[in-house]
Amino acid sequence: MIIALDGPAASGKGTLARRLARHMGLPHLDSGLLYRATAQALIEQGCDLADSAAAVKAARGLALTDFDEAALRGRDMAEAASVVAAIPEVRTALIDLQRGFAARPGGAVLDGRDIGTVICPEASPKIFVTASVEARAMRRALELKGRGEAVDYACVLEDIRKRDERDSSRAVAPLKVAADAFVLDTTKLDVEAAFEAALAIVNSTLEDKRNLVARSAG
Ligand SMILES: Nc1ncnc2c1ncn2[C@@H]1O[C@H](COP(=O)(O)OP(=O)(O)O)[C@@H](O)[C@H]1O
Ligand SMILES: Nc1ccn([C@@H]2O[C@H](COP(=O)(O)OP(=O)(O)O)[C@@H](O)[C@H]2O)c(=O)n1
Repeated sequence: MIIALDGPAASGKGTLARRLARHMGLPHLDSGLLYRATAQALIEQGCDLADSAAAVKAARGLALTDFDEAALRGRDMAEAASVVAAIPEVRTALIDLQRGFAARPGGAVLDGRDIGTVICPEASPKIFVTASVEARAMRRALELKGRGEAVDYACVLEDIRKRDERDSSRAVAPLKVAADAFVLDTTKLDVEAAFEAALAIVNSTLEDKRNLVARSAG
């Protein structure tokens, strides 16, 4: 089973993806880390974030095991990731890595922006996780504070608005709801309630699949 979770910044898709993966015994890929790591490599090399040849080289050089999450999860890297993620060649360079992960025996859980629309259009279920921009900014501000970053809510709100706009308006693989996705609005749900809602979607998809197999066998 391939479970795709997409959605805007700090909607809770990563938290849900991790919980669902653990619950289902499936591997999890946070695809945002790929774009963050590509941006980090460019910054370390002193390259411009718009240098598409250097960005493609950095993206091709990524391995799924070498992420320094503490360094990648910061506010600056989120912004830089969204700039490199708008370069079509960077997205192309990262497709095989993500599809290879999704093709693991038994399936996988992937979260990002274009998992259900571009990377794994065959995924089922697809869950589009969203929440009000204010709730998301509050969550991200708390998270960054917890990581020791001095941030204020207003700046995080502005960052998130800007990033959502860039991610939704880019020419290739923009953030959008897949036609066959379930939309899960977590604005008024705590982590536990959001997990229960996501699990209910997964279980009903599994049930539909079982019924389909039973009907075609009988
Ligand atoms: N339903 C929720 N209610 C409150 N906080 C949440 C909820 N879901 C996630 N969080 C918190 O919000 C922050 C961002 O969540 P995360 O899963 O990283 O979002 P995303 O992967 O969509 O960017 C984290 O600190 C996480 O613990
Ligand atoms: N599948 C993906 C995942 C991330 N990204 C980009 O990478 C940036 C960082 O993604 P992320 O998932 O780590 O960010 P958050 O949603 O956690 O804030 C996003 O703003 C997107 O620009 C993408 O374009 N496609």
